[in-house]
Amino acid sequence: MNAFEITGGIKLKGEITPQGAKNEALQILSAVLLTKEKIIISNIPDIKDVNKLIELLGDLGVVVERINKDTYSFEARNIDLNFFESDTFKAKGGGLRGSIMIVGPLLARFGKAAIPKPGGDKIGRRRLDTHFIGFEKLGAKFIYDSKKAFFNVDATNLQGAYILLDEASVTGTANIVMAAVLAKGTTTIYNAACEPYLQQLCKMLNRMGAKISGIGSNLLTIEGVDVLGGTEHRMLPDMIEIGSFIGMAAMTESEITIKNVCYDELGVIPEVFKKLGIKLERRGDDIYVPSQKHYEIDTFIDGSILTIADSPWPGFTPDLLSIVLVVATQAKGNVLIHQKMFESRLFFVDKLIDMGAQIILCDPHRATVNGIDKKYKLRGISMTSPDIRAGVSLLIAALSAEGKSTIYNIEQIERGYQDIDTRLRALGAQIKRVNADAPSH
Ligand SMILES: CC(=O)N[C@H]1[C@@H](OP(=O)(O)OP(=O)(O)OC[C@H]2O[C@@H](n3ccc(=O)[nH]c3=O)[C@H](O)[C@@H]2O)O[C@H](CO)[C@@H](O)[C@@H]1O
Ligand SMILES: C=C(OP(=O)(O)O)C(=O)O
Repeated sequence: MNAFEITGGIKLKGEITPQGAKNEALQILSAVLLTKEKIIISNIPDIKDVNKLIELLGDLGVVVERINKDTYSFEARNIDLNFFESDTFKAKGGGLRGSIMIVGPLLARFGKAAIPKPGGDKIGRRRLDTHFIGFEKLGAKFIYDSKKAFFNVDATNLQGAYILLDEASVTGTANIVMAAVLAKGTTTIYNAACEPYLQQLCKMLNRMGAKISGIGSNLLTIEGVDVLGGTEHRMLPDMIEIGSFIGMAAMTESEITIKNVCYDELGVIPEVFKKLGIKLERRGDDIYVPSQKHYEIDTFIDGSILTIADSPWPGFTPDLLSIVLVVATQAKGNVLIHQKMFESRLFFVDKLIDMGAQIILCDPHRATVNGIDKKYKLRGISMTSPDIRAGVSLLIAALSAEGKSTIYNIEQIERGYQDIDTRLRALGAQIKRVNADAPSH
């Protein structure tokens, strides 16, 4: 296992370019199964989760060619449906959350699909009801084998339907959209998620010949078509990486320019960081964060303590709340962080408290941060990364802390952040990759 050794307290400086969006990539890659024609995808991040899905597509029979560092072509001409029965599929399919999104396209094109219970972060319950209820509404039948933790889904004739989702699930909406594009008749999905990942997916599907309207809203109308063709697609920059870099700049008092961010696609993200008192400027399509000694958290207009909570798009993404929390520890003022979606994503605050941060974990969903206005620096410690975003938050804390920190289990971080140590070193960070297992307590 690998770990990062970080010597903190160093100001960073320079430019950093975000990778392509991880969560978009997982949807877009799944969609290549919808056609036998060639699809060329660029700005694909070179990260563990994405590479696992590309490998899985290859195992299913998709012809995958790497055109250059971040561009691949995919041709799903012949798909081996027997692969579902193999042990390799059971092992690999369960390795990441995104693999669940191969079900929709396989159902649409071949009338059957299977998937082991998917992986991803252990950040609370991660149910799949929305996906399967949606497939059922389109006429599919699913069987869950709880002993093998394996789902089988069959559909001889998908038929468009009105579907009111029980929650605006991101991967659930993507999966149902991909099943509906080749169904007979019209599907209406209400309470659809509409994150930029989904907007990108729907736009790509339309370029392939699908008929989806309502893109960007929570009401999608999909007129089924008989066949989809090839296209080209470029992934947006990863908005979670962009938010992470804004937070990192503020915590380390660094002057950083984040390049080519597609600012107009960032929704409320820049505003939320501004509410923490962080100065940032839009310069063309870059974000410039000046070096700031102090930043002060806003209150609400009536003077009451600010709350930052997650909600489905266009609300604030839950994937940035851990970052907001860590950044608040060094701000002046107080903020309540309310993680509404996941019940186990805030437990990592115990490590920040060990580093000297003032945080009260009110319950599994809420933490109050008492920002110390840099009266003292956090102190470096050894810690284990519990999930991808907590991992990056701890990395940011370590970069700002006095002394040395070691972060174990960095595979979690590398699931979603490409060459993070190399890119941070280019900004002047002292971060070293070492081979070390987390100590057992
Ligand atoms: C691979 C991928 O794309 N993963 C993202 C995707 O996961 P994923 O698609 O798995 O997450 P879902 O959108 O299904 O739901 C996430 C959690 O939020 C809860 N929930 C969801 C909608 C809602 O209106 N109310 C509510 O409470 C769900 O019960 C669940 O516990 O979306 C999540 C929510 O943005 C992100 O954290 C993940 O990074
Ligand atoms: C929770 C996340 O990913 P996944 O859904 O793949 O676990 C995330 O990207 O923050």
